[in-house]
Amino acid sequence: MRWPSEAVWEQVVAQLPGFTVEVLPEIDSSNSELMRRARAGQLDPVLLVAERQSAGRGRLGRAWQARPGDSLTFSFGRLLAPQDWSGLSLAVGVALAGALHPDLRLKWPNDLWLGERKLAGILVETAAAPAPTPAPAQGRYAVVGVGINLAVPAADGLSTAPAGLRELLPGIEAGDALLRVAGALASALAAFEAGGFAPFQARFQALDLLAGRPLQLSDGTSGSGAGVRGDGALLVQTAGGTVAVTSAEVSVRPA
Ligand SMILES: O=C(O)CCCC[C@@H]1SC[C@@H]2NC(=O)N[C@@H]21
Repeated sequence: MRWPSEAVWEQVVAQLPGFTVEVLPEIDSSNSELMRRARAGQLDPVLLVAERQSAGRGRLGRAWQARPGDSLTFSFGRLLAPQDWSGLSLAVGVALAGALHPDLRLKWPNDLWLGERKLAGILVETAAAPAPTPAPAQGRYAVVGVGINLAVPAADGLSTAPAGLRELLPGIEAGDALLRVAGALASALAAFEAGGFAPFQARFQALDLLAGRPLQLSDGTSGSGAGVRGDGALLVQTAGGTVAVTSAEVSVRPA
């Protein structure tokens, strides 16, 4: 039987004018596949859904484990030419959370959390267009990978206990989750290209899991979350004043 169902498939495709929509039964990683294609010169807009990934990847070289049927794993690829790339994964998080459920919160820079547990992650990568570069010459091919837990996965080896979307939306299947997010993500990529992170900043702050909480950063900084800047940098109130953080692992310090 085709996955997702014909009806869901048609609705997803209808939300994505200009995109090719593809479902692969198995691939190492939907991000890796789109990055390989981009390096080989395939720069067209694609939504690639993977039913199963044998080598799913997360940020910082981590593995992304996902059980088929109990998760949704996909990557969007398209040429993007924003003036400033900072904050793209935050903008994607805003779009995902808005499309999935009002109880979800965003953990800077790229996670969706339910309460104190991670429910989804985002992996953004970009590839330079190979020469001869098509117009717009300054663009790069952006690959936006998303992994959403539907059922609660086993916590094996994870630093925090995971959550699943079925806790909020009982019985939701991968196709229905895809239908919720596909159009919103395509629109967010277009809005990001036009205006960068700034149009998403207020919505991020409204969903910011870290705001006002005691934080420990991997670079040794500690303080409390003070929102995000217009370029997506995390603001941390420290004893010495407010600092802007552009890359670090952040954890909430136990009170
Ligand atoms: O939380 C993270 O560190 C990001 C996880 C991103 C996982 C998704 S699943 C689809 C796409 N393909 C991958 O290999 N990774 C992303």
